[in-house]
Amino acid sequence: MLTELLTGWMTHQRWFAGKGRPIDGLAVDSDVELAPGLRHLIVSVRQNGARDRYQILLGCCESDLPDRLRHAQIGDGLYDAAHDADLTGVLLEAMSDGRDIGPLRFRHLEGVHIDSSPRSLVLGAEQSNTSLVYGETYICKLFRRLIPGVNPELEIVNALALRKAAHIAQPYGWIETDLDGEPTTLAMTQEFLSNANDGWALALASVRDLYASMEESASDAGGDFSAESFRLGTATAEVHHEMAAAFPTGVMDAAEVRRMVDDQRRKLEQAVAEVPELAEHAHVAEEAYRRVAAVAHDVPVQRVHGDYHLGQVMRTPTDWIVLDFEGEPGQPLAERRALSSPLRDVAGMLRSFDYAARHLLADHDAAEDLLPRAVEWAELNRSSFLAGYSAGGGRLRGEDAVLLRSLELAKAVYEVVYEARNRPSWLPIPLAAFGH
Ligand SMILES: Nc1ncnc2c1ncn2[C@@H]1O[C@H](COP(=O)(O)OP(=O)(O)O)[C@@H](O)[C@H]1O
Ligand SMILES: O=P(O)(O)O[C@H]1O[C@H](CO)[C@@H](O[C@H]2O[C@H](CO)[C@@H](O)[C@H](O)[C@H]2O)[C@H](O)[C@H]1O
Repeated sequence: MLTELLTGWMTHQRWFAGKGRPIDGLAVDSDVELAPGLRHLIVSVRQNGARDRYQILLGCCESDLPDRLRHAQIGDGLYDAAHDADLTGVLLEAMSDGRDIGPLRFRHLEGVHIDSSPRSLVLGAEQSNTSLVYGETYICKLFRRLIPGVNPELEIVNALALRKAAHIAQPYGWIETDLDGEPTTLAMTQEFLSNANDGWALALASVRDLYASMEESASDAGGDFSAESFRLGTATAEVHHEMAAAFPTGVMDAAEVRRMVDDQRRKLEQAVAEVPELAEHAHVAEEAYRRVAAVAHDVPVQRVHGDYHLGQVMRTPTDWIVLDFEGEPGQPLAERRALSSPLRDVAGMLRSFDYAARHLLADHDAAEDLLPRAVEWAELNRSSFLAGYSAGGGRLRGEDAVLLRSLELAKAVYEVVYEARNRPSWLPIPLAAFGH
């Protein structure tokens, strides 16, 4: 039976959020034929009284599954059609035509043309979503776990594209349906940056060079990244400026700042309860939060990226491009769309430089000797990023230092929980943030 096959298969997928918890029930809420042999399913999974919805492209094959699709098999004659380039072209065609297929709406951005001829491949790094790369032209991200509402990434990238903003990948189209009466994004298609490297890989290459070199300082070594960090800072300020122009902005007054601090304290308490290793460092965050509350003043707020780190930016031959404006995965949509200080993103990227510097030390024989270099690399790039941010018009005043420090520690608290859940051997990286 289909529901049984899906239960067995879904629980083993990278994007299935409810791993490790028993499934109380699974139901197919919507089943739409997109083309012969291709069905679009929305499936509800009940676990511990909660319900999560996922989307699946179901391939149906009457004969034996060809070898090229065997890894995507769900059951006899059924498979994950995201992996079948013979079928996925229909997604681009339908977006290009602006079709409605049953309750699914395929749309494209006004004035853009979508070429539906390139064939797709699933991007290797499948995580919480599944991305299909069409030729060297488009990337279509299928949001696997569905949260009712317009996805913030689609909302922000479309708004910035309308303003012809720099530093984003051109959006082309999207798929939506109604869930709980709300238009809900199922997928979005953007320009694929075929000739670009992600910031994390570039930063790590620089750190590796530094560790391998006999040079004395980060700025003398072959892998100096600080000019890139500066440009990234400038690009970040420009993206913030565009987001402030495209969406409402506001001011958080002192009372709201104190409420934000209360929320940070709550998250810190929850994190300590979940990850006992954090307990001995908690006083560092508490002190930083206390200082923010003590000097609380008006803070400008706006839409922000929300989960900003080196893995979310790509360097093309000419530019830094910002991706994935979805906010922190797992947070409620309202929180991810809420206005907040752009310094949250600045803090996120500062943390990321620290991550890049330290993560290669974990298994390194000479970790102790290299630590001062790691710290120096991180400091150099963090300050270059901040200088670039200011040069690009980003607001960074003396009075913001206390807030920035507390936002960095709040991000480190989030990272402690993230690493404990997903990559326990990386836990020492965010824990080190409380020592300086
Ligand atoms: N427009 C794009 N062009 C090229 N590669 C991309 C593009 N968008 C995403 N990627 C690649 O996919 C990876 C994950 O993308 P992301 O949007 O951050 O997905 P996720 O939400 O699953 O983290 C990026 O680090 C990058 O390597
Ligand atoms: O990119 P995602 O939206 O999936 O973000 C989540 O995963 C990130 C890890 O890939 C995580 O980022 C943390 O690790 C990065 C190195 O892998 C590092 O550059 C970041 O600074 C650090 O926060 C992110 O926090 C999480 O939300």
